[in-house]
Amino acid sequence: MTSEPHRPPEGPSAHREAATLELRHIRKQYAGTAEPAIDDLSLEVPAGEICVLVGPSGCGKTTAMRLVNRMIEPTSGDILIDGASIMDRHPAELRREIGYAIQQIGLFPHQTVADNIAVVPKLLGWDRRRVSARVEELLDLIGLEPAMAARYPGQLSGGQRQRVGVARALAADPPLMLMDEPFGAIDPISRERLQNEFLRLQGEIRKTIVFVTHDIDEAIKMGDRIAVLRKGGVLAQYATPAELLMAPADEFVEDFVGADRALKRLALQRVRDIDLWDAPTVRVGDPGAQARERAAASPIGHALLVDDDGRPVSWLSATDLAADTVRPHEGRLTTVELDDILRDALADLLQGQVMYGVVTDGGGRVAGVLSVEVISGFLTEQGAGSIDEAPAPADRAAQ
Ligand SMILES: Nc1ncnc2c1ncn2[C@@H]1O[C@H](COP(=O)(O)OP(=O)(O)OP(=O)(O)O)[C@@H](O)[C@H]1O
Repeated sequence: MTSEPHRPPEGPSAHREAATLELRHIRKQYAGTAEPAIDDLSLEVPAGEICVLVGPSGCGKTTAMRLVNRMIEPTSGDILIDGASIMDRHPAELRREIGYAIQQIGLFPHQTVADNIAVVPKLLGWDRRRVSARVEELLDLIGLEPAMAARYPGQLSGGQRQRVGVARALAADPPLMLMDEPFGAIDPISRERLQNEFLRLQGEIRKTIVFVTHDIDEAIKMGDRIAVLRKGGVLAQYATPAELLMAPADEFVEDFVGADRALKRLALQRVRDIDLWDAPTVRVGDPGAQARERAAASPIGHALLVDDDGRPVSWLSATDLAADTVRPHEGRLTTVELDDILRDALADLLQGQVMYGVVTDGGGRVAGVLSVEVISGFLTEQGAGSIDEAPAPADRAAQ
């Protein structure tokens, strides 16, 4: 071993495995209060997953999270990381191994971005070269120019500061991250971008993450699993976003999830997940009679003209197909992609004021037809369906 006990085999980051987290019968009663903030909470978070704690104000989300890095101590119960009790750990040492990102990120205003990111690696005694390589790596990971390293927090936008906060939490490559409303103070547009970026990042780093929010839409988007808490830290439901939307455990969860849960389900599915209609494709030069037959047999009543590569060109009505052979034609089409999430695809159809969208694959070739009718049938079916058919918490980075 060298003088640097933490040096990984290669590269500046440690690439540690994600940790499992388990809360066992946690109770927390603050001094001088009549009721416990958390009465008896048990929860397991599998390694590499994002567990979102969500619930109304005062239900104990922040308390639950702060118990994990021993910023506060439980009245009773135990918390285990990778099967080992955190009560046996020195709190300061434990905290260095747990990334922590909060709403008011608390960057040090008189330190540069680089120094802010480097706080924990320096505490861990990394040498200068390794620290600066890690800072560079993280800036790249969070999408900030290397030149930003020399700036001060006051010279950054809110969204950039938030990214630096996330980078700082990730600096020592912790196996577990705690994020308390990390995007809470950001305007809705930047917030959505940060959420997407973070999901993409998580696709690469696969940390175990406890994420607190009071926003159910954010919970559905970010969570592999969602823990819905009610007052006293009572776990009303612990489930995947799809399960939560399809089968809320009780009225409290149903109310919390919201009346538009059918629409929210659309955010969990991609166009490729549902049964598309066959596209009645025809090409220039095809016999007119055959093309008219195809159009008549399709529920759309039109044929779809495609080019030699199978890319969509135009819808053709019976009138357009009146000739002996299919003629070149130009028209307006609304296309969606197989990888689009259903919510966005529906928005495209509504915006295009069309009932049908041509679905294309990655190469722009026709893969089928998506109709508003199919989407609404899908929603009804799903509403009546069992949660066994719930989709896996698929990669949501593209949302
Ligand atoms: N230091 C404290 N001393 C006494 N009571 C506290 C303390 N911190 C939190 N509480 C109480 O514990 C309960 C849970 O608070 P907590 O902050 O964990 O809830 P929360 O779900 O994170 O709320 P919010 O969404 O408003 O942040 C509340 O009733 C709160 O008033």
